[in-house]
Amino acid sequence: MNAKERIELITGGLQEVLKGNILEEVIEREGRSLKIYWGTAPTGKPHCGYFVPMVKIAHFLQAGCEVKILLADIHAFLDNMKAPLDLVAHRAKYYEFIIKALLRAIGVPIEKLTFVLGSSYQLSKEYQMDLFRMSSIVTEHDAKKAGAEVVKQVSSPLLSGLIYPLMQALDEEHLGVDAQFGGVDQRKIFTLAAENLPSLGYKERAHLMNPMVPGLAGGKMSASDVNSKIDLLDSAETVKSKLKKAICAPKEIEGNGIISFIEYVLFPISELANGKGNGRFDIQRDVKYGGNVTYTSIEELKKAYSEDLLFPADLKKGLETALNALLDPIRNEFASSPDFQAITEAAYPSEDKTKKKKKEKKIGTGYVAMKAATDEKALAEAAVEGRKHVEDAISTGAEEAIGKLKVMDGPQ
Ligand SMILES: N[C@@H](Cc1ccc(O)cc1)C(=O)O
Repeated sequence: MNAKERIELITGGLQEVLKGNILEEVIEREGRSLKIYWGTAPTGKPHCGYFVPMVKIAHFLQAGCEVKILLADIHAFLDNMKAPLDLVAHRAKYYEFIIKALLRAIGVPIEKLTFVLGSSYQLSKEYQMDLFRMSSIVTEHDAKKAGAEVVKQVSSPLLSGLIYPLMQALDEEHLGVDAQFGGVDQRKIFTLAAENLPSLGYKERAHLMNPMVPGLAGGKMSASDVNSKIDLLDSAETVKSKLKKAICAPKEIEGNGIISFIEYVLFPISELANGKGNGRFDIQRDVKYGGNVTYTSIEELKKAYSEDLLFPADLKKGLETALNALLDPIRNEFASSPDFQAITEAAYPSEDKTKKKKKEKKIGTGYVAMKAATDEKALAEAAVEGRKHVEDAISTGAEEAIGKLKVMDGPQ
């Protein structure tokens, strides 16, 4: 691969690149490998949306970059304590396990990749002094603005949310990289870094931004909306039921999470395996709907979909098969590794228990409302409400709730 091809591979499919000349400087003129990092704050469990940055990381490695993945444990805490301090070390370990499994699942050699734990260098005297220096040149207003799309916005914002973007900016210097990679939601933090590192006597870095890929419900993938994301360890049955609920309007391409997932995850992964331009996506289909079909480009698939030659149900079925094939090796790694299982329990203890309790409480409320209903209409409304919770509960495996299903169904 010559320098031009390397740069093309590194920047392919990105939404935006700032200071792209740094790539040329390093790869063409200096003739060394580009050092780049991607940071992730170990909060909730990573979902299928994580395949999106992984595909780019695969490209960076193919292009000969030195890639670091920052497990930003302190950031996970600073962002409204999404990860409590006593759990954050376990969560960082869990992220390392699952990210490695994910990369193996898409056939990326992970030997050339380094994982760095944020707290392993961010507590040093030098880093802390830099943080104080930075806090004396960035205004409160600018720090707040920088974090607006990344740090959770709450009614009484904590000071920690202002420290977060400053530290992300400093990470570029302290990780010794040429570039930072992230979603375009990181843009304001990236520009804060670009504007302020030079004032501290440090180099401005290049910034590489991936587009935001809509979740399966059409919106931004969010850890809080169960149906907008599929967990990397979800069973085949859960995948099926989540896909069933995903919005997929016939003929509509714009904001269609199913098509985006195929575009940004499945085609690129298929290309990783078969070579650029050789991606493919198979759909098994009843003969009466046209029989099995293979698309060799996303444009071809989109065209068929918009012309109603490919129906939502068949598209979903194709995604289900492809996704399960992708998740199978991750599920197998989990099933065969006691260490992986132990770290999951340590990182997310009793998560299921708390969830179950909440669901059961909601069902209880629905049931009480039904009993209290005095007319037909109120009864019907309460039943619908209660039933929704039961459905939710079944998908999360709340045993007791399932037992109550009969009670809920009774009065209807
Ligand atoms: N801001 C990133 C996490 C991150 C933290 C620190 C960094 O240096 C880089 C990235 C996110 O939204 O997940």
